[in-house]
Amino acid sequence: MKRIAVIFAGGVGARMNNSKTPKQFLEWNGRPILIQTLDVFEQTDLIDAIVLACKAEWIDHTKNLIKEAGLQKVLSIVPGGESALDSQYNGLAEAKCLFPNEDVTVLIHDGVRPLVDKETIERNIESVETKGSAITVTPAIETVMVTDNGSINRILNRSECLMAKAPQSFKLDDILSVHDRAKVEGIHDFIDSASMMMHYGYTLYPVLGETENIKITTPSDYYMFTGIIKNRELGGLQDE
Ligand SMILES: C[C@](O)(CO)[C@H](O)COP(=O)(O)O
Repeated sequence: MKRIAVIFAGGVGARMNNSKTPKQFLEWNGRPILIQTLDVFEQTDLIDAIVLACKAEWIDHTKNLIKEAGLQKVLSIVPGGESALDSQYNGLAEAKCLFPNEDVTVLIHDGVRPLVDKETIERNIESVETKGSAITVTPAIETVMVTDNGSINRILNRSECLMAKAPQSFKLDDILSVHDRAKVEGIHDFIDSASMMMHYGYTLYPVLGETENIKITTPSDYYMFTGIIKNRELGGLQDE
């Protein structure tokens, strides 16, 4: 039995005001966001290895960063693909090559979610190994509406709504098999692994995560991230 994290970081930062530096390499306190993300998995005892899917032109730079940070669990870095799902597929296929005959639990995580915590990772592993899947979620704290043709045509019952985060975790053979089916059927527009697994009839089990596990996609996400870290350094909210 192996527990592998597949971290995808193939994006170019188009939503980060097209910053020249892809968002996963933006720094805080001299440490790139991607290294901070990898480090959480590195420090979690239950994780055996990490596979990283990264933009091809950034692989050499990333290897240097990983060496400097002294990370030992990153066994392989593969080129990312056109979409996030393609990058994930490349990472998953590499995990299969590394551990062809093992029963593998795989945790798929965005390189730009550095505030994931060990407990969420452990809850993901437990859920996959007892039920078959784990989708990290937080309760919706704003009203979710559906639009069509410019007007709002549906307002979802907020008490039933969850926000999908990451990790999203499965048995490696299950998630690889749905990628293969989607490729054969020419379906390329799944937003994430959860959508793909649900489409192919798998039951998804939610695992409660922390609201601080934000995805750093836009400049305001980056400001929130630095705000959270500064606040942690100050010891959090203090009573008067
Ligand atoms: C996987 C994910 O983080 C779940 O919230 C999200 O779908 C990734 O979205 P992105 O558009 O690939 O950043």
